[in-house]
Order: sequence, then C-alpha cells, then structure tokens
Amino acid sequence: APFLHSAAVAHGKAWFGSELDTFSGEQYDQAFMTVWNDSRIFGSTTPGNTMKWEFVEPQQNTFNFSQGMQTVALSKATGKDAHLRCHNLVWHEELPSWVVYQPYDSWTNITLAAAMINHITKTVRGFGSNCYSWDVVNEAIDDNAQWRNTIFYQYMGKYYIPIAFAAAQAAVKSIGADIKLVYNDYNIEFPGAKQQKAVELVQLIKQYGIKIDGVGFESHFVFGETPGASAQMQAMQSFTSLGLNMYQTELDVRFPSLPPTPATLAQQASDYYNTIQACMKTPACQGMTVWDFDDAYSWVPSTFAGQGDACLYWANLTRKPAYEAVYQAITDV
Ligand SMILES: OC[C@H]1CNC[C@@H](O)[C@@H]1O[C@@H]1O[C@H](CO)[C@@H](O[C@@H]2O[C@H](CO)[C@@H](O[C@@H]3O[C@H](CO)[C@@H](O)[C@H](O)[C@H]3O)[C@H](O)[C@H]2O)[C@H](O)[C@H]1O
Repeated sequence: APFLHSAAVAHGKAWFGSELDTFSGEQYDQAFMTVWNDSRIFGSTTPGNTMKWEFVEPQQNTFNFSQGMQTVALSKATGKDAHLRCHNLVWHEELPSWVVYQPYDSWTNITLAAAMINHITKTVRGFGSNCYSWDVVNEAIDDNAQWRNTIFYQYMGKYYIPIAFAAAQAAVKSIGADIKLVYNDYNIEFPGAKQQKAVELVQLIKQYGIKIDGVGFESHFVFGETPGASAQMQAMQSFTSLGLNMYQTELDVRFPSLPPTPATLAQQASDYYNTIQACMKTPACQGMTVWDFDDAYSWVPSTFAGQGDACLYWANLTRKPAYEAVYQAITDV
C-alpha cells in the first residue's frame, strides 16, 4: 500500500509529515486520528498553532507550554517524535496583545529586543529537545520582496532577524540539544525577487557567524499556478549552495474555485507530483510536510472565501488523485 512516510524514508528522506492543529480539536476526531496516527503515512508533524507566541506567552513572562505539549505527546505516541518541527518563535501574526497593542512609544528597540529574546530563550528551553527544529523567524519578507514592516522591523530594523537566530542558538546551546534553526517563508519556492531577498536574509545571519541550518519552503500553492519541479529545484539550489538544508513545510495546493473536476484534480495531482519531485531530487531537502491532509480542517476556506479542497484527502477522508501522485513522486527517483 502506498505509505508516504515509509516510501520517503526508503528513498533517502527523513520524513513525510502532516501538520496537526490541536487548537481546532483534530485530536478528538477518531476517524481523522486513525489516519494521522499511522506513522507509515506521516512520520513527522508540526503544531498548527499551539507553539506560537500568542499561545505560549499570553502575558509577558508568563509561559504556558501545555497546549504545545499536547502535540509533543501525540507525536511521541505515534512514532513522529524524532522529527517534530516546532513552529514558530518570531512571526507578525498570532502575537499576544501585550506585544502588539502597547501605547506606541512604550516599546523601545532595547525593551522589545529583550522581550523577543526572552520569549525565544524560554520557549526553546520550555519545549527542549522534543523539537527537531524551530522555525525561528517566519515570513519576514513581504510580497514586494521588502523587509516585512512588522513591529519587530519597526523597532529593530532587519537586525531583529540575526538577533532572533543568535538568541535561539544560545538557548539551544544552553540545553545541550541539537535543534535545527530554520527560516520559513512562502513564495520563495521559485526564482524571483522574494527568493533573492531570502538569500540576502540568510547571508545577513551568516555574516555574523550565527547558526542557521535550513530554509523552509511553505509551498502554499494554487492549482495550475504551481512552479515546476526544475524551478523549485533552482530555488532550493540557491540555499543549498550556501550549505543549508531544505524543508517543504506547509504544502497544499488549493482550488481558487470549487468544485474541482476530474481534469483539475489531475492538474492538482501533477502540481503535488512536481513539488515532491523537487525535494526528492534535492539531496539536502530533508523532508516534506503538508499543512493538514484533510480538507475538513484546512486553513484555506476560512482564509480564502470560496477556495479549498487543497489537501491530499477529501473531508470524508477518502484520498484524492494527489495522494497517489505524491507516492509516485517519492518512488520515481
Ligand atoms: O496561514 C497559513 C499558514 C501560513 N504559514 C504559517 C502558518 O503558521 C500558517 O498557519 C495558519 O495560521 C493562521 C493564522 O494566520 C491560523 O489561523 C488562526 O488560527 C487561530 C487558532 O485557531 C485563530 O485564533 C483563534 O480564533 C478564535 C476564534 O476564531 C479565538 O477564540 C481564539 O482566541 C483565537 O486564538 C485565528 O483566528 C486564525 O486566524 C491557522 O489555523 C494556521 O493553519
């Protein structure tokens, strides 16, 4: 039977995985968990929300790891604990109000830097070596390939990025763990201005001698507009040539209008096929993760009205042609 994770490992990759969002209660859905639990299909996971700043440090210097630890326990119970992708430390979304809604002048670059470093340090130590990797900074580049104008950028300029990686590096060292530090973003999966800006970001960190181990290609694609395998491999090459690992971290291929037809489902399948081939044919690409596998829990419909069916499984947990295509792409090497 076409087991994606077993096949990926058999063909030299570390994992094929799926995100899990315990905040939306997926763990209580027996039918869903029967598939997610199967470590032959999914050998790694990423928490969809519960390790984000809003959840982990709801009040300043008050930490709550309990929700994130649910995903740790579930990944341990289902043989996914060797490659738990922890997500994320510094991002402009899902920030607690005490970070965002401060009277404009109450933060200074020093106090916000201290708060950010404190969050990173205590969160890395809190989850410890349960994490295989951390998405240290997420989506720091906007779609005009400029530094995204986040609160961190407003106070520290682009330097919050190397500061964040340095803090994560020190925290990882302080617990004697070997945790990979990753920059994670979307629309950098093909050659272009944003991908080039991400290369600049990596060099900004490296120029200070600070640890960065890899780049995450989120890979949130639109059917029929998905970059081809060679374009994705070219983009990966621009980072692997700097000695970095690659990860496909949040793969899905959505339909901008519904319902799909047999023809558009076939196109979606080849979009998934090309994307997985890019990782399979890039030695430094370690693993592939889908951002949920079940349309019933996909983030797409609540974010893009009228769009959806982006996952490998329909909401009734039957497989789409894309599932077979992914298996083919893994074994076609
Ligand atoms: O946006 C898709 C990807 C893009 N890359 C980074 C990755 O982290 C991101 O994941 C998505 O990131 C989204 C936030 O941008 C998440 O969506 C948030 O998910 C949160 C937890 O369910 C929601 O927050 C809760 O909303 C509830 C009411 O709707 C409130 O009661 C809760 O207090 C609030 O926490 C937010 O409204 C909702 O916007 C999605 O579940 C999650 O899948």
